[in-house]
Amino acid sequence: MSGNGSKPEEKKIKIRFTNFTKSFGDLLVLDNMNFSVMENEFLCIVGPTGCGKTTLCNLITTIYPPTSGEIEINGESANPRRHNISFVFQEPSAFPWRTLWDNVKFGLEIKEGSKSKEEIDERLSEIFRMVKLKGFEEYYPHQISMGMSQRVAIARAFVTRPDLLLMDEPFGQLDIKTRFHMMDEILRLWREIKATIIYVTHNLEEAVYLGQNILVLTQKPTHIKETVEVNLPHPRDYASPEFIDIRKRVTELVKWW
Ligand SMILES: Nc1ncnc2c1ncn2[C@@H]1O[C@H](COP(=O)(O)OP(=O)(O)OP(=O)(O)O)[C@@H](O)[C@H]1O
Repeated sequence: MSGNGSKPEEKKIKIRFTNFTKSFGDLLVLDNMNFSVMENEFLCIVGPTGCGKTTLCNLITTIYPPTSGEIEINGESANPRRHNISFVFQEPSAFPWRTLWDNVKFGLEIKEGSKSKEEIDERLSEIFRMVKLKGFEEYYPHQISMGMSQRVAIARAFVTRPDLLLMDEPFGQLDIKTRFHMMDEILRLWREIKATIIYVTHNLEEAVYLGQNILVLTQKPTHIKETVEVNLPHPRDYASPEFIDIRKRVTELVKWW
């Protein structure tokens, strides 16, 4: 509660799944799921291989239609033309024939073609600074490391200032040190841009380090086993007793997949 008696800011639902089911032919993948993600929430999703985590992301972007049920974003049916959604995939993908600058510019021009050259250049300079790629603008994708490639993917995702960001195991290919560094970067960008993030990972430590909530999924036909709240401030100390305690709880849940 603030000092002048005004109400604390109320959080709104960003995305809501209602009685949501997805099958591919006879294969029932997501089985009647119901959950909501709040505005500006950082939600991590963990679940066994093949339970439908990537499918869930593809359903949000409407790449796949649901078999039944509904996904709403800001209270209306999910629609990538209306809702500013960005996606970071497992494999960093960049156009090899474009410089890093032109790679990041590409998405911005598609989404915000009405902006002037000055505005686009300003936005690009800002994101290159934020992901610490300043000085590498004229490099080509084959000239940079895997960690830097993932930074380019993150720059492309954040440059449009998405209000919903889907990240599907974005750091699976990175070594542990780069991974922790990138997680801190994501947390910083998340705070600056105030996006809602859905982050899929197999790494439980990563989920506890990042998420405000962790959605633990079951084997197929998939439903939600439990939502674990991680009520610890960022930056988190992964050696603290509280952190270890939560990681143990999530490990217990996934042991019985
Ligand atoms: N287009 C498709 N057609 C048919 N089956 C599909 C299709 N896409 C996904 N599946 C099936 O749906 C299930 C869920 O796949 P999905 O890739 O979403 O799982 P996941 O949880 O992301 O897996 P992983 O953890 O290995 O990345 C799998 O059995 C997969 O074979």
